[in-house]
Amino acid sequence: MNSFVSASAIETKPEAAEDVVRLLDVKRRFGTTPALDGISLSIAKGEIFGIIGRSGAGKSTLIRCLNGLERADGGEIHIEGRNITSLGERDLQPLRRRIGMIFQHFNLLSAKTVEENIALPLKIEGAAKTERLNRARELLDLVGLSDKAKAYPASLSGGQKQRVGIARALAARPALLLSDEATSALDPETTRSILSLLKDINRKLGLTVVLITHEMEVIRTIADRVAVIDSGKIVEEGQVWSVFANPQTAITKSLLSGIRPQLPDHIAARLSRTKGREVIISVDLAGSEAQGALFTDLAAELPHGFRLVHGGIDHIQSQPVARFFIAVPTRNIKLAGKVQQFLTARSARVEVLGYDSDHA
Ligand SMILES: Nc1ncnc2c1ncn2[C@@H]1O[C@H](COP(=O)(O)OP(=O)(O)OP(=O)(O)O)[C@@H](O)[C@H]1O
Repeated sequence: MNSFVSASAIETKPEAAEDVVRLLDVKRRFGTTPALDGISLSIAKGEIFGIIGRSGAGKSTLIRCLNGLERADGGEIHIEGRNITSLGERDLQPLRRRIGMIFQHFNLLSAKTVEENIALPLKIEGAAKTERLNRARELLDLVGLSDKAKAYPASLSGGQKQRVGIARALAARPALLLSDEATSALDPETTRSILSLLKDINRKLGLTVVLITHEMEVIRTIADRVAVIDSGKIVEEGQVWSVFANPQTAITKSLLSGIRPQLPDHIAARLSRTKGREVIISVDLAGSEAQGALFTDLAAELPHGFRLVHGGIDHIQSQPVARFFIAVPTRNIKLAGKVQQFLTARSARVEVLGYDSDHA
């Protein structure tokens, strides 16, 4: 298939006064499996950084290396400027207190009340009872569960349990919050409310968040930047809107397929690679290019030039990200070329997907 591509999305890393996490060529092997195969990345203070990949990509190994539960075989892991790869177990302890963690299955202690669960990290630190309880109340207020202090986890919904998990993770005032598939066991509405709470906490406390997930919707909803990992390597990294607008790898496209407009299956199934009455073209554009009256201008210039087949405009990190499918008649041999020229001149990425004869 022909491809007429003009890249438009500009990669800019948000200004990072200070990197909370920095990984340099991190490797971890299990037998012959390279779970992490040379991971390098930096995460700035206050960022929400998403790590996405399919099952077995290396996400859990990466997050376990970040909190020192797993040892890297090679490379360096710096947390708040400190290289943790060379630290012994005793020196790792204070560092682990700088890192809070939330889990898919919440990991709450069923025999303890909500406030005891939340205060547990402080108890381990040796904080006095009054201080522990005051902090637990403050956190219950932050996560919207002030009335559940004396309840036991079994009486809570999944969303409420995760709120307790978040409060517990924040008890020791960490610099970094690691989220390991924290919304994967929740329904879509509860997921939205938990993600919104995480975003709120990130804004209020300036907390750096690293979340691993296999769901692009989670990344879309709250992350600032994303790294896609596959077979232990970062295959793509960038600002979320930019990666959504212009995915570079097959794995990223596949992870995005559920939430990015796709050519409807019944049309895709009947496309011919060589000939047909119409040529079907995908049009991708983002940022300022997606704000203009592209299709109105195209229709004004080439009144019978195209037919809109499918697509829409999303807004990610306040940036418009548009993806459309259009059909251009092939009877006028020059028309398809003109349409493509018009679109690429306006920084749209255009790809010919095939030819269709069946549209009435
Ligand atoms: N303790 C271990 N022993 C042997 N192999 C392991 C171990 N932990 C992970 N692996 C292997 O390392 C690779 C990466 O696993 P990892 O659990 O990090 O992936 P993941 O992206 O978190 O997957 P999932 O989403 O299914 O949890 C996989 O091939 C896995 O089988």
